[in-house]
Amino acid sequence: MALTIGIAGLPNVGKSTLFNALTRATVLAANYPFATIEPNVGVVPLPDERLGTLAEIFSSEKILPATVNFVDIAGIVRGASEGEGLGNQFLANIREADAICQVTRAFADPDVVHVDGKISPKDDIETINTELILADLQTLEKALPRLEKEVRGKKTEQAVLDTAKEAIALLEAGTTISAGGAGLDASIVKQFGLMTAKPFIYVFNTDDDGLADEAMQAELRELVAPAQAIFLDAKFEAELIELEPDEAAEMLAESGQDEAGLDQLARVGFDTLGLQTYLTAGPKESRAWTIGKGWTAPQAAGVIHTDFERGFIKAEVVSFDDLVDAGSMAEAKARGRVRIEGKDYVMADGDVVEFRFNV
Ligand SMILES: Nc1ncnc2c1ncn2[C@@H]1O[C@H](COP(=O)(O)OP(=O)(O)OP(=O)(O)O)[C@@H](O)[C@H]1O
Ligand SMILES: [Mg+2]
Repeated sequence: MALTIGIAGLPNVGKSTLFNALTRATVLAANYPFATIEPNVGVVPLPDERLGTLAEIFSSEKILPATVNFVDIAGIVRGASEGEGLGNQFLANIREADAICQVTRAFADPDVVHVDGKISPKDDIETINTELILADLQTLEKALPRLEKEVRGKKTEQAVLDTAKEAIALLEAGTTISAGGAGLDASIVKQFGLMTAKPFIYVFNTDDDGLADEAMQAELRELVAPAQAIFLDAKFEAELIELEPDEAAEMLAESGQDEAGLDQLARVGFDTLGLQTYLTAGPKESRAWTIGKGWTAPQAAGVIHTDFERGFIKAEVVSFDDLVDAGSMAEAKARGRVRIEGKDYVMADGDVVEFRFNV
């Protein structure tokens, strides 16, 4: 499961700075395949302290974290949906993303040009969301005549057409589908490939003053809720990743933050998309695997290999905490903490698993 987050926003707001910080962090931790897929796609490890603990218990040679792909998307300007700036080029990139990380400028530096000449996160979000909404409206309006014809010919259900019309009404009222479309049938909406139907994460790229300004943060959080908001200084994050881990932790603490913005972003991205991880461990590697919340053991096994899902027999499962308490797999077994689970078992975050299967 490759989770892809598209980084979108106005030009010159710090998208590439954030992306570079994200990807260079990758290169430093480049012990997994295909670290760079394309120049503008970066694979970023999801920080997970549990893996280090597992690697100690199992004397693993390698640690393989779960990953998130980030795509740096060209800046979007007002009128983009009508061809301004780089026009609709951004659409193709955003369509492929599972979630949109909207980077908004909240830093003051007068030496950095703002395309609209003033710093106003609220206006910028409105500009970007308006362009995404207009692009979605174009998509739906283009599809409408075809849908109407298909419904007449009984090739498509009436509900699909109705949902398209309801989505158009929402968008025309200036609402994104992810913010206002809870009443729509998600499985139908999915077929339309709408950008505003994707989950949004808002990153406010700010400076020291902004990081300390709780009132401003509260206001912006409220503005984008229920979407999540992250406040970070992309320039500072880019500097942090140049440092040794302990130096970086010290710098971070000095700046009054308890988690690097990049780590927050990977974590919130996972959460927003309803994902979780389970763990496998042995002398070769300790590894985290990405699955959806509510997935069953065979589905989870399928992430390692499709044969594991088809030939699934059972799973030996111990929770990470029980394993750490016991100190070893043998002791966890002796204490009866290692469970044998069947096909219907629903995975929990942090399960340490060994699958038994037929091939
Ligand atoms: N938090 C920050 N504080 C001050 N300056 C910043 C901050 N973040 C980024 N910058 C500066 O803003 C400028 C624009 O950054 P960047 O190139 O990352 O923007 P971008 O959004 O990728 O732009 P484009 O859409 O044109 O590609 C750079 O000079 C960068 O150093
Ligand atoms: Mg850029």
